[in-house]
Amino acid sequence: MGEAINTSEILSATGVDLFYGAQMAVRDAHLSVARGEVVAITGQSGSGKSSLLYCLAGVLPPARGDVRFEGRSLTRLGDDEISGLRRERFGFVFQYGELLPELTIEENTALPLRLAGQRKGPALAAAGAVLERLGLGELRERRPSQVSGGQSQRVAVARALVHRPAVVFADEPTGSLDSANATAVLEEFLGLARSQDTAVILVTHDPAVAARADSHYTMADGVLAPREATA
Ligand SMILES: Nc1ncnc2c1ncn2[C@@H]1O[C@H](COP(=O)(O)OP(=O)(O)OP(=O)(O)O)[C@@H](O)[C@H]1O
Repeated sequence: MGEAINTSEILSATGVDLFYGAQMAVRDAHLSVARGEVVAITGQSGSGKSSLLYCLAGVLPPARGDVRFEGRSLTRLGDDEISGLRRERFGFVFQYGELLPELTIEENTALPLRLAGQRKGPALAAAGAVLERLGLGELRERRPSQVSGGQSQRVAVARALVHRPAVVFADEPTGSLDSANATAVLEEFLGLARSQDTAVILVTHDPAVAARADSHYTMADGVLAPREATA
């Protein structure tokens, strides 16, 4: 039965080290993520969580070790291939959502589909459907400045999932929200991700958030260690 997780593995890290100059930020990280799995990474500020996420997403190349997506080593891919992967197979959510102020909520949500070459009509229709699903249908025409913090974070979630990515990388995705809002947004986020079999790598400082994941790792001084499964 131990083999089952390997056959469904979507992303892995093996012996990953990352440095900023002489400073080591990630040390010998090992991680295996299955298709559709929600993985939480907790740890103190400065422990290396974001740095690991950047390595896993192919944003920063590791100094040593390997990151594989669907069995392909990211370090062997060219810049165009990595960009393509990030655009089409990965999704991202950050602490403040980071919506583009000049686009409407619907256009912001449709962005990954437009960047992947989809035509405007179908892209906006797909964005509208995801917004509807998250209870945001009425906000379609508004700009980010005209919605609340919780709503803009929900829009960021919609945008991260609209192109049905294989993996979403979420760095403190509810860190800017009060706890009631954070819980609601997180539930919607994980519910939608699970429904489309998207794996989620969730960096958080909140143990209650981590408790909703399928597996939980902690980071301290750049060292990643597994904790007991929480699901
Ligand atoms: N661009 C950078 N240049 C130099 N050092 C950096 C850089 N980014 C991060 N670091 C350092 O690397 C270490 C890990 O930082 P990282 O942001 O990965 O931690 P974190 O666990 O995500 O922290 P937080 O919870 O505060 O976001 C820290 O010591 C940090 O100061």
